[in-house]
Amino acid sequence: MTELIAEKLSVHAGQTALVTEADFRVGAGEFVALIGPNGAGKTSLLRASLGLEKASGGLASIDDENSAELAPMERARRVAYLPQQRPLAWPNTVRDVVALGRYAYGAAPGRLGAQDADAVERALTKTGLEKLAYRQTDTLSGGELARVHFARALASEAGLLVADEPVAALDPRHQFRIMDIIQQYIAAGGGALVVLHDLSLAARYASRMIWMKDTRIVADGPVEDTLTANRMAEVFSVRAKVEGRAIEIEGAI
Ligand SMILES: Nc1ncnc2c1ncn2[C@@H]1O[C@H](COP(=O)(O)OP(=O)(O)OP(=O)(O)O)[C@@H](O)[C@H]1O
Repeated sequence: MTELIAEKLSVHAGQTALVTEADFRVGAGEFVALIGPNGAGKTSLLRASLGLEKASGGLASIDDENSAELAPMERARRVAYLPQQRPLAWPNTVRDVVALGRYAYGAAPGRLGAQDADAVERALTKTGLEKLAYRQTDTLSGGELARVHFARALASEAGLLVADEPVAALDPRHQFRIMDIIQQYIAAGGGALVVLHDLSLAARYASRMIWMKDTRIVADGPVEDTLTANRMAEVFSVRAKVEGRAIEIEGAI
């Protein structure tokens, strides 16, 4: 069971605040959607909470250990992080890219132990990539490549998944598929913190929503409590009808 905690976490770039005194906690059994407009500070918050970006104040921890002090492999065993920018150093087969997810266990593509190979196969199957396993990644469509990156994160079989816009490039069917996989991952004992720009998808799947605006977390709670027309106006500056978990955006304010 992995728990990610941020306490009064702040991030600055020079004099500019990117995140201001953020508090949150995400653990097993939770599907937490991190939402907010472009530039609100979501990516900066994720990176600082994982110790990948320097905090200017506060504390971030993974299972009671300071995130910034965890060795990269140790961090990778606890948390699977799927960044928004996903550079590939060079084209490779789909299977070998997914196998990079086993880095946390010291495995390298072409040198996988039995457990590593099983985890890679499971990730390929769950994401429907079996038929593409031996394709070169530079021949894939944008959506296919996005699924490969997601499979790579899944292959690590870490306790917590932190994903920055994992469904952004995907068609509706694959968006639902990825969200279903995250849900299964949580049902199997994991936890997830996921940045989503599709608010309907977030409202439908998340157990909790963390709302961010202008560097700050302005609400954090169950979807039923935090998703309101007023909050949509306050955070996203849109007029919206909200009924339960259904959202209809009517226009910009
Ligand atoms: N090194 C930096 N120097 C100056 N400004 C930065 C730096 N890094 C990020 N920013 C700014 O900080 C703000 C927050 O960026 P961040 O990527 O965390 O936002 P976000 O909520 O993830 O946005 P998006 O939804 O567009 O991905 C943005 O306005 C961005 O331009």
